[in-house]
Amino acid sequence: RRRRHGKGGPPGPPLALPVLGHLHLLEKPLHHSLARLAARYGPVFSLRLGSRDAVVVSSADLARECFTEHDVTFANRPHFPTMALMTYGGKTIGNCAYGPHWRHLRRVATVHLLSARRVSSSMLPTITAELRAMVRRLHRAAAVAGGGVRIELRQRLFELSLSALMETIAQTKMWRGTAVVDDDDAATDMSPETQEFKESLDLLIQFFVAANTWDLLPMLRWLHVLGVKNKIAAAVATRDAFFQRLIERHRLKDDVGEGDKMSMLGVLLSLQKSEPDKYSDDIIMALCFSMFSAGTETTAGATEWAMSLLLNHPEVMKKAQAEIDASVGTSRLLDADDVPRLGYLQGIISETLRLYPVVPLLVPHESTVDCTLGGHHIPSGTMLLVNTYAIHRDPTVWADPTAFRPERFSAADAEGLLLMPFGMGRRRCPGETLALRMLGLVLGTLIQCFDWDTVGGAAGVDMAQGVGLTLPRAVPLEAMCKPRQVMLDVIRKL
Ligand code: HEM
Repeated sequence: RRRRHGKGGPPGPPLALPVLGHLHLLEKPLHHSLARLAARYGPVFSLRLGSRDAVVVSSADLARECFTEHDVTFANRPHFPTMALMTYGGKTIGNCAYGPHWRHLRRVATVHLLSARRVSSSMLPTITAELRAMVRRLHRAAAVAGGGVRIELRQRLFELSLSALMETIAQTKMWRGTAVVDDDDAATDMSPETQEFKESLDLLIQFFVAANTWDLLPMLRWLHVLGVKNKIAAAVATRDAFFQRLIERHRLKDDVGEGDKMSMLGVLLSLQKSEPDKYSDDIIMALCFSMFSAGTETTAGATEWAMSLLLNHPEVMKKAQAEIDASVGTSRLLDADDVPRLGYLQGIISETLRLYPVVPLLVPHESTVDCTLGGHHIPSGTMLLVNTYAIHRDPTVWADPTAFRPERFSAADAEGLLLMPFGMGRRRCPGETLALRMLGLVLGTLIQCFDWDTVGGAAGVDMAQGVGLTLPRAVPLEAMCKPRQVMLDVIRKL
């Protein structure tokens, strides 16, 4: 074991190559590789990632230490030049440096956009309308197929998350005079605006994945980015022209609703009226993009993993269905207010996020001053990666850690154990309340309305993990979907 970071630094692998550092030791998915290195070098170890010094934390105790005792020290984010091209110069909430700009955006997000009150009174009704449109569409597809139908869930869940966020941010459907796209022949429930935005988001997500490597290897960045920089600039220009059009349309409209009925853009533009300097159009766009980039793939991915686990554990699916039938009944659809009462459903969500935390290494943090972590010296400017995937599967903490057992959250067993799919401390996810309510609503409704089965019969669902920003499945989830007989009357009336 060689100590990096000078005397007193954490252990780490010895062979750091010029330019690459330890990148040659890493394979994708990165959290697996880092978990293997942790087994060798311990719960805090150091790495040279291309041009950056990093420490990797893989135990609950050290993660707690990072985000309690050293929370301010690690509240910064590393500056990634390629990423900055897509994030308004590193000015979105998730990417920006710790300081006054971050504090301003974070306050706007938590107080004005994502507060528990706004989530309940404004966002959940919008999300419910989108979800019901999806249920109608699944029912129609099943009826055409004569009972049960094969469904590709990943795409549908992504579109649902994107549409739900677009409608809470900009109410594009309401502006067209209807709360939902009510066209049986349309290929999607997304509004034309959401479809347009999806194209530029799909492209940007690809660049985000590639930027991870470019930003660690400055040499590659110059070789590659010179080729794609124009493409990134074009995608960014398309995205911003789209946001600008949404802003202008909101400005022209007299009636953007009041209080909780206002869209996020409506709220931001009314703040702009009273304090134009603090709420420029650029800041509004950075806030909107913060929501879309952080809130879409995450919630869709977590729902996809939950459905995969349920398909492989039909007994858990049945138990969840029984809980919903007993608590909500079969004469109406589950709604957002039912979710807090459904303890078993919430156990399923916690257990899914434990096994498949969709942001497995959190977003990289960076230290601003020297500190001591787990007894090791960490210099300022060190990148911190916290491996929640490894922490959530630590056999010294969790009994039978790879088993899917939602019951562990109904017993006192899980009390005091650190589950941190949303991070911890001041950079913790501000969308947690929205995400959890949305996950409960979507998953609960899919379980209440339909019987689900695997497409491959006894072989079950392949749980292999792929490569991407948010712990994707290696292959998109497909499933057989059949409306439940006892719910048909309710579904037909939607
Ligand atoms: C299952 C769903 C979600 C999961 C698991 C999740 C998880 C996370 C994690 C792990 C972080 C980084 C924390 C850190 O660096 O320490 C984060 C940051 C963030 N999330 Fe989420 N998230 C989810 C959904 C959402 C939603 C729905 C929104 C908003 C619409 C959102 C907005 C954000 C923002 C703005 C940040 C950056 C916070 C900052 O740097 O100050 N997230 N999220």
